[in-house]
Amino acid sequence: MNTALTIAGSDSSGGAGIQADIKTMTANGVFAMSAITALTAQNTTGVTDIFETTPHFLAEQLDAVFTDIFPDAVKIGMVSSAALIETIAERLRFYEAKHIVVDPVMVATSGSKLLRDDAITALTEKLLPMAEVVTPNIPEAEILSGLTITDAAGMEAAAQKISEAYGCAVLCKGGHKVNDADDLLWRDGKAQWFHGERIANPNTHGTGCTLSSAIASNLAKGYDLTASVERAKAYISGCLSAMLDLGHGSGPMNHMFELKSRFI
Ligand SMILES: Nc1ncnc2c1ncn2[C@@H]1O[C@H](COP(=O)(O)OP(=O)(O)O)[C@@H](O)[C@H]1O
Ligand SMILES: Cc1ncc(COP(=O)(O)OP(=O)(O)O)c(N)n1
Repeated sequence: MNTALTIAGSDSSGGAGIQADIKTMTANGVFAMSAITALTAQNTTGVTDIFETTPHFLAEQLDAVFTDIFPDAVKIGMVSSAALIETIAERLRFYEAKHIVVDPVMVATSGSKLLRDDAITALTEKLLPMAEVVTPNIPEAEILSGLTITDAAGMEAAAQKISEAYGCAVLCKGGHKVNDADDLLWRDGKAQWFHGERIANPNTHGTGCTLSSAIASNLAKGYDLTASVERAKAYISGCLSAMLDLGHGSGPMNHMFELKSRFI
């Protein structure tokens, strides 16, 4: 069985973070492992507190995973401090980790900051150059590129700038657009668009975590980056189309949409 590791924060409400990643990897047919960077006290309306793990304990989790079940792909999500980012970069380099997908999580949809301001440089200088693909949403792509994005050409310009600065492919996600949910992959100097019908579901908590984990799962299974993104888009559309409605805010998605007829 193929294996994938998520390095991310825990979301107590189960919609984003480690919990979304493990559901996604499992539903995409890979064995999921985790190294937890922080616990968040979080629900569909917001994050009330964050308790970071220590760099030492994060390194211990990574050592435990890599020395036993070597992951076929790694997804990195919420990592709030520069010290934790440096630990991840050092350990992944030491183990020569493959197929690294970086979701540069900065702010939750609910508005809570998940990355300290002084950690952005560590993220760009240590993690982005190791990534096979980095998956910013539009506000994150604006911060990483220093450009303002108002249309498709703006997504391409920002993705190109990030890709050239850090030497990685960039998937600029279109979830924050109004008319469609098209995502743009910039790789090797070329743009490739992935069309997504906009689904009228206000419950989008964890979409970014889910997409990046689905991409990592497909890379772990041996698909190339284009096929991995295509399959991940189909997966997220299925999760959103299942129209789960839980909680008082922007709720989580249904990862069990394909299993329903068999087990539920
Ligand atoms: N309403 C929607 N309908 C269809 N796809 C969506 C919708 N909202 C987000 N997506 C898709 O979910 C993925 C995550 O995008 P986005 O929401 O921008 O990320 P983030 O959660 O990091 O802000 C992208 O593939 C995006 O196109
Ligand atoms: C623990 C944790 N990690 C990441 C996020 C952000 O999730 P994401 O899918 O990028 O976006 P939203 O769920 O905020 O739309 C989080 N909230 N918690």
